[in-house]
Amino acid sequence: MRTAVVLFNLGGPDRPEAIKPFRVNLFSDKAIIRAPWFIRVWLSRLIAASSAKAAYENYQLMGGKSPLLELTEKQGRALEAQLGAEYRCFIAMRYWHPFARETVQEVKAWAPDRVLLLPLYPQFSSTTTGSSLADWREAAAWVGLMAPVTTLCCWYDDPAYIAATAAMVREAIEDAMAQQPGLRLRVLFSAHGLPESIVRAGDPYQAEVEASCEAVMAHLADTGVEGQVCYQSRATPQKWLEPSTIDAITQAGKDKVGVVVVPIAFVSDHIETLVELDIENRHVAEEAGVPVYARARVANDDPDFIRALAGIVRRAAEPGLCRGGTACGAHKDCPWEKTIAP
Ligand SMILES: C=CC1=C(C)c2cc3[nH]c(cc4nc(cc5[nH]c(cc1n2)c(C)c5CCC(=O)O)C(CCC(=O)O)=C4C)c(C)c3C=C
Ligand SMILES: [Fe+2]
Ligand SMILES: [Fe+2]
Repeated sequence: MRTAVVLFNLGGPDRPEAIKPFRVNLFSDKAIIRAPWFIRVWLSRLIAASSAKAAYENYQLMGGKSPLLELTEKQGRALEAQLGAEYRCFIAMRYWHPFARETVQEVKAWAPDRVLLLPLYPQFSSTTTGSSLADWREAAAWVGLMAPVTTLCCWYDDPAYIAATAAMVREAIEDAMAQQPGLRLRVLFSAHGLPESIVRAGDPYQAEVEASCEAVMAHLADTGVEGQVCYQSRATPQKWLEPSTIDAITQAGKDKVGVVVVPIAFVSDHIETLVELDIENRHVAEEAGVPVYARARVANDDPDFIRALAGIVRRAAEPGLCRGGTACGAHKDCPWEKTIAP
């Protein structure tokens, strides 16, 4: 059975001139800025402009573009190799090319027997998975893509994903321990932040992040390290989830513990790992007197992670599992149904 697997991520600018329109697209999304459209149009430009210079400088540190698409393409190729000839992976980004409206045409032309939607966000948020799925649904209706669809709305607790993540964290712990043997270590699970109001409105992201972190920590009990969840990348003036990663690093400095930062909500490198965690927050750690600062690598095309994704795909293709938009058997209380599906 020909199966199209659509991989979703946020997207990123592919050249310096794309930074501004990419960020305007992001801040114009009603799932991100929850205001009536006429306020949102104005606000999106205001917020995008107010942080434009810093964003431009940060993208310059990565050669003026985001590596996210190339890394997602690699993940897609590795996943196809795992799944076999009947499967083909496609990519749909939310705020820059390839947009869902472009990818849906490619999927239709390939004429699959079924379509599986796989957001590359382990934890569900209405701002990421929810927004991408709604965007896809609109694009698919527009071109009349009729093949049956299965949606995999969240896989924050998938045992193979958790084991693959724990192995990457263990590597970073060993690296930190080798730098200063005997040093007390704290694992900082740094998830992308969200405005608190979005969580209060029913977004399950924080609960799913905490569950992922707890499951990873259960694999690391033998190391004796402590764990803490914190939130990075605040991008609007509202109150966001706390503690911030910067506050957690500063506290680690006061406590004289080494830190291992784990970007738990990302499965690919991009500006928020390569610049925010590796450059800006490393500097914060130095200033705060943190004795050792290590960062766990993100999955990218790590073979164990790709095998975990392949397992999720195979199970998702079975009947009775998560089908966003109709019924979900994968989660008793499917967030896709609750927060986004009409
Ligand atoms: C209100 C603003 C934002 C929310 C809410 C948000 C949620 C969110 N984002 C990711 C993952 C990524 N974010 C990326 C970039 C990015 N995100 C925001 C703002 C919000 N994100 C901005 C302004 C940007 C652009 C970067 C910048 O200008 O500083 C990216 C891609 C980065 C790249 O390489 O280009 C990812 C991936 C998650 C997981 C999440 C909530 C759960
Ligand atoms: Fe973001
Ligand atoms: Fe579900």
